Amino acid sequence: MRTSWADSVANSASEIAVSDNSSVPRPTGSTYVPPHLRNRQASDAPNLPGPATERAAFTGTAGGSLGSRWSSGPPKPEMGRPGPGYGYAGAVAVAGRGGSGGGWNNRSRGWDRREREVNPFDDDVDDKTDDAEQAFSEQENTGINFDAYEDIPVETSGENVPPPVNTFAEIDLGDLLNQNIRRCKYVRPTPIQRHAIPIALAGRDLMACAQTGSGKTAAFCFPIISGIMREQYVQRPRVARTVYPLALILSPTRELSCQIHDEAKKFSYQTGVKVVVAYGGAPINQQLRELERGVDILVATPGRLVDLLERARLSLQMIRYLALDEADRMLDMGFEPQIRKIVEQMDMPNRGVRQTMLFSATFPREIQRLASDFLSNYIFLAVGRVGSSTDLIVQRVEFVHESDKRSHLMDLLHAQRENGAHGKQALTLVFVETKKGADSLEHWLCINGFPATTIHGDRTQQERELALRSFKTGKTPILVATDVAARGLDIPHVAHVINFDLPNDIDDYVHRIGRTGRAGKSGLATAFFNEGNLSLARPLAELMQEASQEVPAWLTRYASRAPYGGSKGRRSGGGRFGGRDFRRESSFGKNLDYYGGGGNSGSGYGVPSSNYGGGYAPGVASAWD
Ligand SMILES: Nc1ncnc2c1ncn2[C@@H]1O[C@H](COP(=O)(O)OP(=O)(O)OP(=O)(O)O)[C@@H](O)[C@H]1O
Repeated sequence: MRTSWADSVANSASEIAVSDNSSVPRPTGSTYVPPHLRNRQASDAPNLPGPATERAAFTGTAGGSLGSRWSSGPPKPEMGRPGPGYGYAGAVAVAGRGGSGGGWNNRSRGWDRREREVNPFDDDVDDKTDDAEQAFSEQENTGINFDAYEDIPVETSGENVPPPVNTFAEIDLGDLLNQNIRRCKYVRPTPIQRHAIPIALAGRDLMACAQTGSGKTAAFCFPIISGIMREQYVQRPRVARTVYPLALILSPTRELSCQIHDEAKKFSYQTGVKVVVAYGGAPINQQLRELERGVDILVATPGRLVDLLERARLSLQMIRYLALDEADRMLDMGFEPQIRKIVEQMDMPNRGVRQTMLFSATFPREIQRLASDFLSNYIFLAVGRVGSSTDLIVQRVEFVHESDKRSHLMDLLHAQRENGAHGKQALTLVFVETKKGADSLEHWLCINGFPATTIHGDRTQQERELALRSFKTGKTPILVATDVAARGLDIPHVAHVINFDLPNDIDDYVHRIGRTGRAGKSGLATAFFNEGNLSLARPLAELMQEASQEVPAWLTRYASRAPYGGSKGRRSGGGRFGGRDFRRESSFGKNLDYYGGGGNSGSGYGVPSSNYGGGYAPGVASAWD
């Protein structure tokens, strides 16, 4: 029988209490002691072997037995790869610090981080644990429309794919993390979480694709936090003023990094796992001070990260987990050199040693190929078709000449106001192509009685943050944005996304409209289409059709005439979606032993496309960080 996390904690507590009539914790070999308990006893454990000598070799095989991940072994200069996360009976587990310092609880220098932590939750669940517990076990749904996700086809490929779970209770994430999951009111895992978390906990590399707003952030955060909570023996080098995080989460924009940081802090509240964010445009000294206080998980934008590395204030030598959110964006031409530098040319452990997880709602084939350089024996997971939009979003396309766009927008906004769909509870996000265009439209909206603000790359970080806050709170219920706000941002109450200017790439469209219709809620997206957008006609019509949207006859006509474009190799030249694991579609995979194919492949995905002619011609969008 599997020893549950709670049992382990209880066992360890009682063992501590009875051992030798003293408070010195001893290795039990079979119990896990969570960080907060370890700290309480830490100062009394002077003779425990140092972490380096205790560092056990990882012997588990992905998807393998549920037993110990670690077996005693000689000291290793580098850490082993995170292993299967199920069942920790038999894992070495000891309270306290090693003599020479080391793991996160050493860095806390005796103080309990929990005491300093600001509670990131509005209310505390402690008083309501029983109710929450009940809801948890009954898998009640407290806010997300899970039915909306039930029919989504799931595809996995790769060797020995761990099976999905149905509930959080089935996954041994640890009591403290589970409590935070309850505090977040996550009662059931979303489909991407059901599949991705067991894969990640099994220590496998992962390329995961799931629709916007479907809970990808938690899908990579939970296994990382849980893994770090378990890895108490990691000794980090002590080099003056250099910090050694265990996990790195990269994202393309400052605001998204901040959002992931906020989420990760909630998930890791009172676990002892320290999350820090570093991003450009904000004072570096403040971030350095924060890093010096200790960091387990670093969330960062690539530019600021490189800066920290070059100042030698940060080393990636101890990275065990690397997650790229919006991974296709991180690996397209704008970011790829920087990402390669960070991952391949600094001191980060090689693929196969670290665990790498890539997540996005879109994954063009060409980017998948690039991404495979960073992965080892990975599992490809697609929840919903790669690059599809959720049918929770009602999509409308209107033919609007360039010169009529403003008056058309005004009509829409007036109609919204008349319907009461304007204000705090119904925010409107308007995407434009250029920074100048954003400023000018914002000004025009304001003088016409529609309070608006703007976010784009020419604004200072302070202005950007202020704008986002003002939008979120409904003070200015219209936000005019460039693509800098297209990805990842999770803003409640965005009821309407308007593509005043359509993007050139259909994947960008998918991310933009994905700012509404999140977490099971419905949303509306309106696009202004004209002759300037012909290359988008076909992928747009296909996307809408696939999401069961009404495609206007005029768009179908344009689509049938238009050359195929607007996609970075996501779809085949011939029609229906071909987006899936690129290893299945190309000869690339056939000769490589890492591709095992099969897995627990679901559903009727489209036939693999053979005549890929979309071409990958990524433009570097100036609007990005
Ligand atoms: N299991 C869950 N139960 C309830 N709500 C959830 C659950 N998982 C995530 N959420 C909520 O769903 C919303 C969307 O999650 P998230 O931002 O992680 O989506 P995403 O898939 O990363 O989207 P995008 O592709 O736009 O980045 C968030 O508000 C999050 O708190």
